[in-house]
Amino acid sequence: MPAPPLVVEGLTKQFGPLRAVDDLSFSVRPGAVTGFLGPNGAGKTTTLRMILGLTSPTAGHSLVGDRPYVEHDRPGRVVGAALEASSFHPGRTGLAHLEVYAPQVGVSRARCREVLEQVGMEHAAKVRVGKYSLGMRQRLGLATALLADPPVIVLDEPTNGLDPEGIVWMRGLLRRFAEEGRTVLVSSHLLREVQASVDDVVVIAQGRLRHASPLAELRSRAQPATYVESPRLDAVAALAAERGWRTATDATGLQVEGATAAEVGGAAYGAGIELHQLVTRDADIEAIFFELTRPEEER
Ligand SMILES: Nc1ncnc2c1ncn2[C@@H]1O[C@H](COP(=O)(O)OP(=O)(O)OP(=O)(O)O)[C@@H](O)[C@H]1O
Repeated sequence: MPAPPLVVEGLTKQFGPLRAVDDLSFSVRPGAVTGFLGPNGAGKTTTLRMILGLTSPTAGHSLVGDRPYVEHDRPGRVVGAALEASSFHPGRTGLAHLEVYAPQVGVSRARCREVLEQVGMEHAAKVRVGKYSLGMRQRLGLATALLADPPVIVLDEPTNGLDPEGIVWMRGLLRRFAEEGRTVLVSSHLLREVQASVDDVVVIAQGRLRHASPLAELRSRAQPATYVESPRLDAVAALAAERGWRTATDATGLQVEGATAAEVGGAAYGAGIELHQLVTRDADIEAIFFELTRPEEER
């Protein structure tokens, strides 16, 4: 059976005078990883809590497939979620934590060991959670989410506390979930950290939707940039200025903004300028993200 999509419609949460989530609508498709992005305090966790029936919305609703999360017969088998890495009983071992949770989602004790292995934590099965690092707690949270092998996976800032190797591992895992056809929603306040693993992006700020699209569409808005090395850097800079491309020099070369490698190479060839390096630089997607999430008053 295909995994159900997640749909959020007009979701709103008012905490006293603060509208933490404001008329938010978006959907998350199966077979892809969706990055749920926004700066600290944007309302991501509150939204995820509403999707999971942990916080009741002031207005609007969210659906997992054809009904709200809480109206599924066994919601924990449909959606696996890891919200806060710190909410484990510190005196319990990792394995004991999973064994307490297992009956709620109807899985065996053997499955607990299996998921611990899947998240690379078999060595810490008998260690008390109080002794776990933040990264280990993240992995245990993920193991909990995966217990019932759910078709929908929701993770709140899953790379927090992971070392670089852990981040690469997490990326691979998210990719695999998507390839298996699951619906995967992952929050982060850093686009940089998730851009290698997400297919779609939903960007919020101040509780409001600012952008939703495939990542590629957001990328295509970024200005191209090209790095050049040449024995005649001054001539390249002059050529760039003629064409209206901005440049920045560093110790070894020149960064040309707003031009592709083909454009810079073509122009240099035309002017008879020898080039030793001509490299496309990653589009500055982070700059677009900052622009999208700037406070309303500053826009
Ligand atoms: N229970 C609550 N009572 C009052 N205000 C709250 C409550 N929970 C969250 N908030 C406020 O709502 C806003 C959104 O918080 P939320 O945790 O959803 O943001 P976030 O995008 O997840 O941020 P972070 O990345 O920092 O976790 C913040 O201003 C926060 O202080």
